[in-house]
Amino acid sequence: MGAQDVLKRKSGVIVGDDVLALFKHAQDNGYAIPAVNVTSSSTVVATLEAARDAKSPIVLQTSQGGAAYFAGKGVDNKNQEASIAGSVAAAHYIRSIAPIYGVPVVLHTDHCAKKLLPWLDGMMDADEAYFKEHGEPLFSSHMIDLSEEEKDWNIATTKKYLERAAPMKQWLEMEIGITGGEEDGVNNEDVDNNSLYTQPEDIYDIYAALSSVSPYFSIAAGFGNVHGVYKPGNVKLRPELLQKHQQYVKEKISAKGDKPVFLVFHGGSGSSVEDFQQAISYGVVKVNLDTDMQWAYLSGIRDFIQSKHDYLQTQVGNPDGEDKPNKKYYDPRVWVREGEKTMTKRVKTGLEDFLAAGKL
Ligand SMILES: O=C(CO)COP(=O)(O)O
Ligand SMILES: O=C[C@H](O)COP(=O)(O)O
Ligand SMILES: [Zn+2]
Ligand SMILES: [Zn+2]
Repeated sequence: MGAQDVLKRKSGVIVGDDVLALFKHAQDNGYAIPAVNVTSSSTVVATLEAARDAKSPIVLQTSQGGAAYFAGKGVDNKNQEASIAGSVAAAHYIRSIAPIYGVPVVLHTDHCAKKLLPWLDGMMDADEAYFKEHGEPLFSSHMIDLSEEEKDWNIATTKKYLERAAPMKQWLEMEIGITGGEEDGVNNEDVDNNSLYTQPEDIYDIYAALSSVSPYFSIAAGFGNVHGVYKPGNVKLRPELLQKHQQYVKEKISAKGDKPVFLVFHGGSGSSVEDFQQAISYGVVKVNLDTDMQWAYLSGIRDFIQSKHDYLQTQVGNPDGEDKPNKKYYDPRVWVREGEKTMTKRVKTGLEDFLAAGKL
């Protein structure tokens, strides 16, 4: 049975029980869905094209900074107004365009540390307004990331947000254990190594608190994950910890299945296929990919600009003749498209690595 067989809405942005059914389908069928950070209509369509061609579901997410970029870098963001407007604009754009790609799309937002909570509040205001009109939230899901705060406060505050999301059947991803590297402009490059590895007891405490509110949640548990791409050997992932988390929760709640928790893998760029697939076998249903996508998007544009150098120096005149116009080389639909093509290719690799290709 393919993913679309378990969904009420087969393509476009999915919400509520469909999101739960999709992640369950991924867990039961041993694959994870790539979550790609998008910052523009161009990166949205590059990602959707890959999902369509590979016949896979996909997660599109905006970070707080990505959302502000969607609104325009020239807009003031003191009170998160650009991030709120940008993510809401991205959501409406993605909702409009996704159905013509024929794949189910989870519309998500990334991280959100304590100091950025006004961003999440603003988006949830938009969700509730949309819910009043359409009976569903604007976004399929959000992430809240209080992993740098004290554990009890993280869990209690996350629970409050889940209580707000639950009447809309909206999904909430949370983080415990810190992801290294950088996110939301916060530098976690020198955090204590132990905080990169979450303990099973923490996972159970989260499970117990959140499952009393709603089943629509997932946990980004640290197992050495780091944002960004580094010299080989500098990042040591321990996906086997995820199996320990699942076993611990299973025993505590006497669950029938081996994977009672939906897990999320952050910092996917630069990781090995072995680590991905091991993590997926322990119940990871979503893998975040950003840095490798930025690199892929640049590659196509860089190669085009370099190989067409002599066609890009003047509006008129190139190696084919001094009166030849260069419009068909400098039109952004030509050179930006080259970045989309290389990004699409990288998303397809992710879909294959995470065993999501062909799962519709
Ligand atoms: O985790 C991520 C976004 O939340 C992405 O991490 P990478 O940039 O390492 O792929
Ligand atoms: O958190 C990780 C993502 O890569 C988002 O990054 P960003 O804050 O630079 O947009
Ligand atoms: Zn984090
Ligand atoms: Zn992340």
